[in-house]
Amino acid sequence: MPIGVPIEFAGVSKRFGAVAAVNDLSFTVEPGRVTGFLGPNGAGKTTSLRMLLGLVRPSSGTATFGGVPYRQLSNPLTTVGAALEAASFHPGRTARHHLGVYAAAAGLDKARVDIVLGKVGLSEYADRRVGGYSLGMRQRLGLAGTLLGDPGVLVLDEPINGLDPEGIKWIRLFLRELAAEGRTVLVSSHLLSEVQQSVDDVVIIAKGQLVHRGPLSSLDTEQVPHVIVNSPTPEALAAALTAAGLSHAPARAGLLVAAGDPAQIGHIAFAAGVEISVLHRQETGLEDSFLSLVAGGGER
Ligand SMILES: Nc1ncnc2c1ncn2[C@@H]1O[C@H](COP(=O)(O)OP(=O)(O)OP(=O)(O)O)[C@@H](O)[C@H]1O
Repeated sequence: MPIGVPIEFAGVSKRFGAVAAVNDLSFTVEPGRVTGFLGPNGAGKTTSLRMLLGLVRPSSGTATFGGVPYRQLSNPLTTVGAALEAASFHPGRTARHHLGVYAAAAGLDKARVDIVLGKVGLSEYADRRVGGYSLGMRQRLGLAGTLLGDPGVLVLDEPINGLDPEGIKWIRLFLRELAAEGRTVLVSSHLLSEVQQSVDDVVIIAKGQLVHRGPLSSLDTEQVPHVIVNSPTPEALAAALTAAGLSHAPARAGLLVAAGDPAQIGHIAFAAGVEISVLHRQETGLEDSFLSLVAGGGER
């Protein structure tokens, strides 16, 4: 049974010219747990994962597996399994052939191919051409590839993106199973709702900076009051709130504002000459907490 090691980001930054894609990021991902690496599009998730996997050099800081940078691991494929973008497969190859090529190139035992195909539920399709696979089957095949070396750490970028409800249900259970086996599982997503049912911990970034980390339950801010407000001129409303120093985020019924008193919001809107169509208190759910955290993220 593989033993997962912690993933550690220590003061990791990356600049692309004038853009601070990632800014002084520090957090640890524990073995035996599924950790959601969350943030809106462009927050810096992919850049962070690419640095972790030695594909991009950090401007400063270190990202390591059990204290060792990816490029210095003695057996990278048996330590870390990673899927960074939707894998492309040769459509004419079967799943078994595809994984066999990988296993041979990496010097892994060929028997692993059938083991991982079984693990992701593709055994009965192993000899079909990948060109005929559904998106869900391709995702499973991509995951099978990450498991070939039986690694203790899994790093998966948006593995749930584009899956149908059955595929989502399957992958949730699968991620849990991998963590229960003692592996370290880091899964990125731009939607909390997508991973909420499969993660134990969350690391949330916005504009390249850490805005929250901890157990999923730490996002449950029922005690923190919020106000929902809407207007026929939402841009003017948002500008008035920003000018008043209140952070806000888009929500289903309007804007979610981190404030306790609806009358305060009414006053701000009135003073700015903004008409209000909705105004009420709201006990926040996890998704709202997430949106409000990423809306309040630092400056790039
Ligand atoms: N090679 C690059 N050159 C210049 N800028 C880049 C490069 N890669 C990323 N960036 C910028 O860095 C920021 C973070 O991008 P990144 O792709 O890491 O975010 P993300 O959270 O993974 O978003 P998404 O989910 O959309 O991929 C963005 O502003 C992006 O435009």
